[in-house]
Amino acid sequence: MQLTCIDCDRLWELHQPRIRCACGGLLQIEQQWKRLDADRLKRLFHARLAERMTPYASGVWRYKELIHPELPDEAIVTRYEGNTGLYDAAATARFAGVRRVLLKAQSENPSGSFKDNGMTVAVSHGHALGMNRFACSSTGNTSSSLAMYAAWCGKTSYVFVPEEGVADGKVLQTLAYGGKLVRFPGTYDDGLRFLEAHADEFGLYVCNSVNPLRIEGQKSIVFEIAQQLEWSMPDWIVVPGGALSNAAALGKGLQELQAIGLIETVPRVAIVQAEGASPFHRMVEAGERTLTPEPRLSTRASALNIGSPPSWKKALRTLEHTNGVTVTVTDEQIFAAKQVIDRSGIGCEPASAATVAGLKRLAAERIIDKDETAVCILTGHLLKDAEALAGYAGRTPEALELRMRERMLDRASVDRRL
Ligand SMILES: Cc1ncc(COP(=O)(O)O)c(C=O)c1O
Ligand SMILES: N[C@@H](CCOP(=O)(O)O)C(=O)O
Repeated sequence: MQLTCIDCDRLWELHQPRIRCACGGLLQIEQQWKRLDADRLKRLFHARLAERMTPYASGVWRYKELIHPELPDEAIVTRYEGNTGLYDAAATARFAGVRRVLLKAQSENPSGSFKDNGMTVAVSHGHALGMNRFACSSTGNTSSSLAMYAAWCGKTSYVFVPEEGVADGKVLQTLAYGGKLVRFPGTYDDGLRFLEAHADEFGLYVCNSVNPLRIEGQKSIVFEIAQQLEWSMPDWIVVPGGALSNAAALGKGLQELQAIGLIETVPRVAIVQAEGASPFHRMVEAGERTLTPEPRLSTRASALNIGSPPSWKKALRTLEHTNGVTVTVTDEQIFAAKQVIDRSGIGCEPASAATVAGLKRLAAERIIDKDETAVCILTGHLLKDAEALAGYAGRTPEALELRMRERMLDRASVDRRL
């Protein structure tokens, strides 16, 4: 395994903490697949489904050979992340206007978001390198995930979280795990810029998705989808786009699954951005190949308030490799989709619902055919953003109808309302 610069192809050793190449380009892990046998791997991954209380019981480390084969098992910091449900969601399919929708609930991860798939690998790697101080910039999920894993292996986490526009629950969760919180006026982008400039001075190991180990871990989401579908892929996979780590990991994972021979066909990827934070979509739509950051961000899907997505070049490769598309959705469309997902019994935070809103729009525009099957990745748990719930749950007609106007909980007053 080596690190390669995605801009100039320079190689770097993996045995030192490094985020970017000397030229400023992002790095990615190069794996050597030559000796891997697809059928043997399928049998191995299947057998590991029976593991209990070993690192291989994790839905990430089950695929260790494809993620970080060189890491000693003793260095693995795991909460048995992954192992999340893939649900056939009929009501959501009806809402979106396509034949079949499967919801991949990364919200079922131990800290409640897809970040755990990547964070277990980044923290394990940093731990193996002997790092003691871990850091990230975050809109709340990355910080919760990092604080959880750092606590679990007895290390310290320093998390940089914008003063405004971050769900309170995520900040409280981060603090509860013992994360050292730095609040600052600005955005995720400002926090990340600060860390990239100063992490070395402070001896901090950066666990944002600019760290290529995060991307290696997040590949496991598509590995797990493929295994759950018995190595036969859907027509589409739909992801929300913020920093674009998921889009990057999805593309890399799919490319590797195909190269090894674990899957034959690659699904198309749709990246959905919120209208108020859509620099990547605007670039793609304009047919440009340089991203212009968006300084003013305004979506109530607060996890997506990212104006300068670091992984945009990797996400562009994903689009190219999968014949993918981008689309934007309004906050109204996001919340309409969220209500359907919540009512279906799965639930998610607003950023995740952007997938189903985007799917509906793409189906309406006939970019996605009504007879096609889509997997939507639900990135975060319903309870992550209670403010968003308060925004609509108390105002539904049923809630008004059932409110006890007489303030009497007796048989007769309840009877009149049911
Ligand atoms: C819940 C949730 N969904 C989606 C995203 C966007 O994912 P990505 O940054 O990988 O594009 C984030 C954070 O970035 C998030 O926290
Ligand atoms: N939504 C994310 C922001 C992107 O973080 P990164 O981990 O991809 O760098 C968050 O929860 O912080």
